[in-house]
Amino acid sequence: MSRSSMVRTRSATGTAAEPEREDKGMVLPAVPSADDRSSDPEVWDMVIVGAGVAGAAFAYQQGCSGRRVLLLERDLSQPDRIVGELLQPGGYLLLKRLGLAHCCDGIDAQKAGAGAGPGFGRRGAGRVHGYCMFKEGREAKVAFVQNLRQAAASQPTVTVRQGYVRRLLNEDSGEWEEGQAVTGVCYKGGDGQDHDAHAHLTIVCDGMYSSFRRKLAVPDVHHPSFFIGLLLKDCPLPYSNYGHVILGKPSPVLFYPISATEVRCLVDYPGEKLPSVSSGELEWYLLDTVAPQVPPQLRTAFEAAVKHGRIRCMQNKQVTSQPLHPAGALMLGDAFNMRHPLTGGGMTVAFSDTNLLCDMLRPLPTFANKLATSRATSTFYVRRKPVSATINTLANALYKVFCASDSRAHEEMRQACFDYLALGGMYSTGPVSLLSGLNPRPSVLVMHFFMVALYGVGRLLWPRPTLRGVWLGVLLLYSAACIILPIIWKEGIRAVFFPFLAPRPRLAGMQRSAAAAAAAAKEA
Ligand SMILES: Cc1cc2nc3c(=O)[nH]c(=O)nc-3n(C[C@H](O)[C@H](O)[C@H](O)COP(=O)(O)OP(=O)(O)OC[C@H]3O[C@@H](n4cnc5c(N)ncnc54)[C@H](O)[C@@H]3O)c2cc1C
Repeated sequence: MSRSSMVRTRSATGTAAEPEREDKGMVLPAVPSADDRSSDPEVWDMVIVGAGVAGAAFAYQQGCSGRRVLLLERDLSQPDRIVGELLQPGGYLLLKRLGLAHCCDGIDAQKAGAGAGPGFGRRGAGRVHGYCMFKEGREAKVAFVQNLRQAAASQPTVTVRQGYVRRLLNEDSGEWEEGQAVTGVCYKGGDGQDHDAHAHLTIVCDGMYSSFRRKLAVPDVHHPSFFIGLLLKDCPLPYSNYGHVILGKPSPVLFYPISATEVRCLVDYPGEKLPSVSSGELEWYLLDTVAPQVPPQLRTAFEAAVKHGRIRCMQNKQVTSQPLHPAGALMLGDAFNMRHPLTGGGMTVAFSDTNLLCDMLRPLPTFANKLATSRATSTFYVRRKPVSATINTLANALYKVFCASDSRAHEEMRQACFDYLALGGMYSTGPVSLLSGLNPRPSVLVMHFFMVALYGVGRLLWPRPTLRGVWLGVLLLYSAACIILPIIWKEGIRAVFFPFLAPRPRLAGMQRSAAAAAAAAKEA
């Protein structure tokens, strides 16, 4: 673990209209938007919907392979968001494999050095020295996503264009419906007009609010909580350069440094309804319920951030989907799969999927034959499972364990998790290797999860087993099983543990497309 790294990837505001922008002394180039359609090919090799983390990285890789790519993004200005600020070491290695490691350059405050795991509070701070990697840098803010977009735009065969994709197209250039092949998209361009862009392959990666999720997949969407984002200024963390997780009540609070002088705080608020901001209910909740649980060193800065700073809220989603896999289209990123952001694993999954899909597409000289492309990618949604499901399950299960509960068995599990990580050695390096995305193996995850549960049971029976201890131990095991089994069930037991046994997805739209291809060949 000594060489692992957690890279902070900072977002900042900006506008697409500006060619370049000064931000605390650093020049931020805008992503060029090619609005001129005169040199567009009749049919692109690929149209990508959404130039976020997945879309931009994918476009870059396809550009490297010489494919003619149209990357459509509804808003090319720098995203101002609290998502994707930490890239796990595993994600960084995957980014490197995509040839995009340079996108982390110029991002403020990363430093190679001794650090800990994500800091499971003070007691279980992990002491996994060498896990975090931060780079002390200049006081400049360069968005990671914007860097990825720049990288994609730097490829001669990739066209990055501002455009809002409204619908998918079928073979007759009408609106795509289930059972048909996807042949491109219709988007609203910068001129306010609708334009069709035809492509052999359409990659949909329009993020967490995807408009195409329900069309291209059968999703199961769950809203466990909100993240309330605050920015703390000039307050050193109790353990500098460590991420801190406060196992608060009702749910966790995260602190992590995002520059030499700023600390990001994400307060989890469970449930589907956030207290009202306008009535002051949210501020009251933060000051009254959360602040007393914040470490004393951070409390003043926390209260100042609540009273005088900008409070930003985002709803967290957990999404598992059964993609329909129509001919001519694939989904990538949050559009079809999301996990609780507690562990910061989303970008690692996106880069893992991007690598896998690029590997699967590489042998194809062209995507013109939809049947061949669909066949080559037919196992994508299954082959991604072991990695994605491990990261998803860890995030969703850890979130459940870390939330407070009235149940004594659950509290025992929470405490056991805390103390297990504090044991150090393999008890912390194992979970941290999962969390960091360096060893995302389902078997390792399940092993550690139940070792935590058994550790909790052992503590209840130590030094002398009592009837109450045995009963609590049984309840603890039951509670652990109730947490992890439904999550794995949703991911798909066969796909997670035995991907080679999982059924291949149905290739929707193939019959019609094959028939159309045959008819076209006949006509020709
Ligand atoms: C609160 C929160 C915190 C998080 N923190 C982390 C973290 O620290 N580390 C981490 O690894 N992950 C984190 N994540 C998850 C991570 O942000 C996502 O997994 C990742 O951004 C997914 O990439 P994506 O490309 O699928 O989506 P996005 O990066 O969101 O990109 C989607 C893009 O599609 C564009 N778009 C949408 N609709 C259209 C349309 N119709 N036409 C054209 N363009 C469109 C959007 O403008 C956007 O640019 C966090 C998530 C949340 C909610």
